[in-house]
Amino acid sequence: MQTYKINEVFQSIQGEGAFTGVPSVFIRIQGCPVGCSWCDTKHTWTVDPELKTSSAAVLAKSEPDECWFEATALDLISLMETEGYKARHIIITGGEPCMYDLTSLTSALLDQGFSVQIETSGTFEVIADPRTWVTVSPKVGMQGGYAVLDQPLNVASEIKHPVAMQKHVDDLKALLARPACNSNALVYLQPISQQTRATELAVAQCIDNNWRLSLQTHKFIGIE
Ligand SMILES: C[S@@+](CC[C@H](N)C(=O)[O-])C[C@H]1O[C@@H](n2cnc3c(N)ncnc32)[C@H](O)[C@@H]1O
Ligand SMILES: Nc1nc2[nH]cc(C(=O)O)c2c(=O)[nH]1
Ligand code: SF4
Ligand SMILES: [Mg+2]
Repeated sequence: MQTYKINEVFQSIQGEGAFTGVPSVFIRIQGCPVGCSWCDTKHTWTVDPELKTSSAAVLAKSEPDECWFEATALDLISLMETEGYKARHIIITGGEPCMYDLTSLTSALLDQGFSVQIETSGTFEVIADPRTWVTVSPKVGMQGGYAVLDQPLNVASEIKHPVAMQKHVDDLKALLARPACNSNALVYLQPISQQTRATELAVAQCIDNNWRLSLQTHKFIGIE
């Protein structure tokens, strides 16, 4: 059965994009090769076999670290039950979750009545239950040398582009012009690292282009 390497499982409030404000269980996958210099979850990048641990140890983390545990979809559902989580919305993020075939995890969660969202960079095919909400946060020109693929743009429910400079706006316009890109996807700009200039640029460009603004609201109130 398909297993997943998991860096964190926690309950919080979705801070970004279309589901902002929705109580959610976050399942954070270990591993990402994309290499965004400003990534806020660099502790998920490497998968060190020596840092494999138990689900109990991962749930007990008080600070982010590189330890991970291995779990199937059913392991994760029973863990969420044991923890007594109340949230009915599940966010599969990372690291880069689309390095995995997410079909068994997304289908099992959806069949249990949860709504399910994936956060992905668009550099790997999204292999998941078609009922899943797909948030693509495209990564153009990052250190790892990965390109944004057509398939994630095609299945995107929302495109949430990180922005700090005009080049990022131009990158987004080029992605939206690709024939494969879902023209019904909601389009968001998300300022990188709450920088003032990035936020000012994002506000101006959202107004100019009729795009939406995504602030990482959890960071403003100091929650996970
Ligand atoms: C940590 S990533 C994990 C999922 C996937 N690898 C991706 O990039 O979409 C989750 C979200 O956080 C965003 N993000 C990461 N670091 C950020 C930062 N410093 N400022 C704003 N957004 C950031 C990403 O663009 C993405 O939308
Ligand atoms: N509260 C909260 N909302 C989020 N939305 C996307 C996140 C992510 O890291 O993928 C995230 C996160 O880390 N925390
Ligand atoms: S793709 Fe996502 S997890 Fe990977 S480095 Fe970029 S922001 Fe971080
Ligand atoms: Mg985050």
